[in-house]
Amino acid sequence: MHTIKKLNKISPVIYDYLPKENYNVSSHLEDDSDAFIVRSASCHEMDFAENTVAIARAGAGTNNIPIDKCTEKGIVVFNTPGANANGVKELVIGAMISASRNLPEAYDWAKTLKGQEGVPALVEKGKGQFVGGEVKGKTLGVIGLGAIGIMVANAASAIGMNVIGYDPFLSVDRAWSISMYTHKAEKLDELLEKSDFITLHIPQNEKTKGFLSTPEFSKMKDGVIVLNFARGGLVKTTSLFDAMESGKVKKYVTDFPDDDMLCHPNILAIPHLGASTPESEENCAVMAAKQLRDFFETGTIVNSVNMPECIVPPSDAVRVTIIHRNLPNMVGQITNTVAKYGLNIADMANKSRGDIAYTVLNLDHDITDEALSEIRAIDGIVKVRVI
Ligand SMILES: NC(=O)C1=CN([C@@H]2O[C@H](COP(=O)(O)OP(=O)(O)OC[C@H]3O[C@@H](n4cnc5c(N)ncnc54)[C@H](O)[C@@H]3O)[C@@H](O)[C@H]2O)C=CC1
Ligand SMILES: O=C(O)CCC(=O)C(=O)O
Repeated sequence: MHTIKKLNKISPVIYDYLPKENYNVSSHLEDDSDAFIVRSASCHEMDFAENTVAIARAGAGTNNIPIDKCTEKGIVVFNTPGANANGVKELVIGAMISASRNLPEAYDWAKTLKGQEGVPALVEKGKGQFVGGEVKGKTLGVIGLGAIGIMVANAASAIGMNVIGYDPFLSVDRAWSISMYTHKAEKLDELLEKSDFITLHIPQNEKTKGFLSTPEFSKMKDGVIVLNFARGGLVKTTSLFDAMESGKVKKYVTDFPDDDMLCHPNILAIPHLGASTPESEENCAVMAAKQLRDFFETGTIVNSVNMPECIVPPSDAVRVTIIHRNLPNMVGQITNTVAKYGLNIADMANKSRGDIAYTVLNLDHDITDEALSEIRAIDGIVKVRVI
């Protein structure tokens, strides 16, 4: 029985993939669970137990997980790339049009007419104050052309916008899905200088914190609308407020408001709803649950943000999975130890990613605790598991 602690509310569809006979999945488990499934809850303060082998992030961003600490401890961190991208895309397009057409202000004003006589006439008389531009023919700058950025770029092209994309790390696979109408900016400045709307779709990490700050705002067009459905820390708040004060930024639309941003007349504060659709929640939950199940049952690793991809088919053999440092002669030491105990390796896989590597052995016979202890004692071995 594997224990999986839920750190957030997760779509119950996970139970279809993690059946009760083999998995105890609950939010009431202790912190020494074999794995965790999480959305936005912070794991940074957690001390992981020796038996914890995986964390599945049912979503894209992993800035709530201490990735380096997990790698050190041999904990595989998964995410669910693209599973909620459509949910975010739809909200970005909706919020962009909402901001351009002054819809939030208009809704609020319409409510003030409640109970007054002649509402239809009052509506016609007052509506002029909410006139807002169409997006067709305007330029949208998309920063980060990953799962979400590409969908936003393509949807914006489809409604007649000119789209400029910026992503120096764009993968070849992703590039195939970008509409031919998206102009690729070589330099961020080009996007900043030409865009009427700018939308952020990059991960938040040490390199991207404060990605938009005073130098970037100063290069933007006057009256630009900036959208942030990626993470709050990507935008330096003091620089943003200066840019709003000067009129450089007309509106800021954010899924990650902090206290200063609530009730600000030119900030559309959304309570992190980008992926809050039944469809996205279900897609993420299914993907996360499948990845955990495959990892527990076969040792397969796909969509990990800290470990190499390794797809190993199910097998009746005794399987030993080993996470270890990516150093010379690690595999040699492992196989010598196995041979010392008279065990034959029927099949094996070995993959690496940076400083870390993963070896999967299929053995013809059961492995003893003594042999496992000797493998664990090899310098550079991080985590050993028998399936
Ligand atoms: N508001 C919400 O509910 C949601 C927010 N997100 C946020 O959106 C982010 C992006 O999500 P996805 O598109 O699914 O991720 P993704 O990994 O598919 O795409 C991220 C893209 O950003 C690019 N990138 C990284 N650093 C960059 C830089 N310095 N300059 C330009 N491009 C850079 C990468 O090359 C990649 O193409 C997530 O990391 C997460 O923080 C994701 C899902 C839901
Ligand atoms: O689970 C959620 O609602 C958060 C989604 C998100 O921010 C992400 O996937 O990065």
